[in-house]
Amino acid sequence: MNSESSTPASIVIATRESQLALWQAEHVQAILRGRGHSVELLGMTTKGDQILDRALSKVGGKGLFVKELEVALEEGRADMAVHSLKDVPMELPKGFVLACVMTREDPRDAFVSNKYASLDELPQGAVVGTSSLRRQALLQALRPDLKIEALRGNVNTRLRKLDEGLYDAIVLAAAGLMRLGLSDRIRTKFDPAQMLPAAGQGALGIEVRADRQDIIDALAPLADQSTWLTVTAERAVSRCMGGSCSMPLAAFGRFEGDTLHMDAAWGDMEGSQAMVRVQASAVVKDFAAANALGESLAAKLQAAGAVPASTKPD
Ligand SMILES: NCc1[nH]cc(CCC(=O)O)c1CC(=O)O
Repeated sequence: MNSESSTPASIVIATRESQLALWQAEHVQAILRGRGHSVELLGMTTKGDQILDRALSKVGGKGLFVKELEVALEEGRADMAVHSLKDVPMELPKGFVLACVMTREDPRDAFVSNKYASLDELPQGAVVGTSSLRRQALLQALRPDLKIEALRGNVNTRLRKLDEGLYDAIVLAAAGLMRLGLSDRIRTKFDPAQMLPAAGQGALGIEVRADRQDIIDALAPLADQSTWLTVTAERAVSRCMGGSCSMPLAAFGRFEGDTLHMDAAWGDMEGSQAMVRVQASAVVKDFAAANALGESLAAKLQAAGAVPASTKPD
């Protein structure tokens, strides 16, 4: 160990204050404490938490949940930020890196309803709540008759709106429900072949300043290499498509031995056409191979008619 990477005396984790974000930060806190570190949390409210009346795709997307946390890292008020990887923009701002990707929770989407056990049981024209363009496009492909209505807010808010009777069913990430101890709300987990998950869904990523070698070293033991390779390939698809949450895009990988099998799907912004779907597999043992596989999937999507968005820096 060199002089620049001494063990940090005390670590501060910047976190949003939603129950899910706090659970995730406390999870990392507990692991680091178990490894002998002293760790505190710094709770923060982000723009994305404040703007609840409009679809995220209309107000600037994923970056809204991470920027305030990055400012805290920049100013040295915190040492790391724990994120649902799904919410992390494909390109981090200069000076920041993902220090670690941890073991993935269940990556599937969950069907949640107080009246119906599965999508198949929903009557004609039933109302399903989701503001995710990906979920909307995939649901409409399975059931063109369904009425999809906007549903925003954190996991508990979405469940409350379901319980108030505003929807016949809602679709949420299984991972969020499981982390919050709400698995009993899940009526069915979707087959990923039908409801292809978002890039990174269910995985936690830890962001740090690139110059904090001490923190990067402290986090190295928390990494899950096979999850990290998988989500690297998924995020490469999204990056090549200029992906943000304003595009219906799904990318999902799973390892079988050393072979990473990938599926991706793309729909246009208006959801006016069926999604374009592609698959590819390759032996993946390092980040270069993971990125190459993701890039080849994006190329396949484009060859099949998908149109990349120009990435707007925020
Ligand atoms: N966009 C919000 C968000 N970000 C991460 C999760 C769930 C946990 C995860 O995917 O890791 C959720 C809620 C949801 O999609 O239902």
